[in-house]
Amino acid sequence: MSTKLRLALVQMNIVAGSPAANFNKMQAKLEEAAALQPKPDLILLPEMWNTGYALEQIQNLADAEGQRTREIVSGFCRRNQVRVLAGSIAERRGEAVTNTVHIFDETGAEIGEYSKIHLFQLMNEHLHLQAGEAAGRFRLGDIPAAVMICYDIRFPELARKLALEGAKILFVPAEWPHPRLHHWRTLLQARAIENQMYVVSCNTVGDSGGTSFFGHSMIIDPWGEVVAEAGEEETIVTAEIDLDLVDEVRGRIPVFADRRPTLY
Ligand SMILES: O=C(O)CCC(=O)C(=O)O
Repeated sequence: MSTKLRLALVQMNIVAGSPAANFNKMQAKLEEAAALQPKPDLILLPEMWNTGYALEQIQNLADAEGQRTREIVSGFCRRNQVRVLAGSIAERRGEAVTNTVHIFDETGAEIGEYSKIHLFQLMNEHLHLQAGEAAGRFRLGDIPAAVMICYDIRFPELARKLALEGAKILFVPAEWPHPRLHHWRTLLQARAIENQMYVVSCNTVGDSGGTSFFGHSMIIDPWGEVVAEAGEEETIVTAEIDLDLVDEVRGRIPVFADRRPTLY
């Protein structure tokens, strides 16, 4: 399998509390991304794209067992022969609501799932959502990959664990607001540099309930270079990356081999 991967990040505005509008937009954006030339191998969506942060009504708005998302995105992948990491959705599971990513391959098969394990108290997630209980590992063919959601990137030990287990690329769907743009950019670059892996993030844009989401979806290579970065408008960010660079950088500065885990 080729070690090259052409990515398309759908940086979109989300209407908080309107799953119908957001599903329509998401489908239109997926079609737009799949029609790009050259065609992407993988499309990434942002965090909580189905509901936004309408947490007070989340029980009613969340996608029951993720069924609607699964049906629509899986069918899209099969028809277009493209992989989609379906950002995250508010998903109802019995009485609970989780913040969950579903990942589909080009046949439409689901190849991974992850529910956000660190809930963000500043935006009251802990009052309305149930945290996941497992890290987000999956494979893109031969390539070991991982996913973390938004606030998760403040926990370097999670990214390090996933890297030690082999992940070469870390996907980060997010809904990260102003005024913490410098945290966003610095943390994403730090996770890429310290773990010598690609970090591919997709944020939302627009204003909702007094909060302003700044976009700046980014693709960062394992040397910490920014391969692509969006501004603050709706857009689809594209770039081709080469996963061989991960092994090259890991060979150049062998930080994994130089670790002294018995001392810390
Ligand atoms: O950590 C932050 O500053 C933002 C996190 C966040 O917005 C989220 O996890 O939804």
